[in-house]
Amino acid sequence: MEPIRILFKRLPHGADLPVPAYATEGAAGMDIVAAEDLTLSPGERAAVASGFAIAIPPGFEVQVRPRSGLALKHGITCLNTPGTIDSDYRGEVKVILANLGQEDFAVGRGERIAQLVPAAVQKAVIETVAELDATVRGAGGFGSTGR
Ligand SMILES: O=c1ccn([C@H]2C[C@H](O)[C@@H](COP(=O)(O)OP(=O)(O)OP(=O)(O)O)O2)c(=O)[nH]1
Ligand SMILES: [Mg+2]
Repeated sequence: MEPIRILFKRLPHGADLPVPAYATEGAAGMDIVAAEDLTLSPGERAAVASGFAIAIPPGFEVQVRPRSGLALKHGITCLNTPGTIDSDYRGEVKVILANLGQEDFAVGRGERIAQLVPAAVQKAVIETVAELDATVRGAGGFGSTGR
């Protein structure tokens, strides 16, 4: 599949930071770094500045996903994962980090905190009906088929 073109604008406080980049040739996500220093206490969350804004082509979104190493070693995740960057958003990309660990976690400016994964957006139209068709599952869910 051809790569899509994402327009990237540095913001003044991110002027010296690296452009989002794939760490390896086969990486799915482009790593992004924090544009600020901060410390998250256990249970705390914050919208962390990235220092850039982007314009995504119509028909696509960009997902903001956690890094597994931070999650496993420190309990640091993106609270809203996968975060959604809309194609019409022109503000600063922020990473909503949460500390689910048991110790303070210091984020250093320039440290990789999340990854961006572009994805195609399937639009839908809503059609209102009086009744939905019957299925074997019916209204069963939330573990109805067993553990
Ligand atoms: O992790 C994220 C999630 C969202 N956003 C920005 C880009 C996105 O286009 C916008 C809105 O996100 P979303 O639709 O998830 O939030 P909302 O609470 O529905 O806000 P809004 O009413 O602005 O749509 O916020 C980020 O920078 N980082
Ligand atoms: Mg929204």
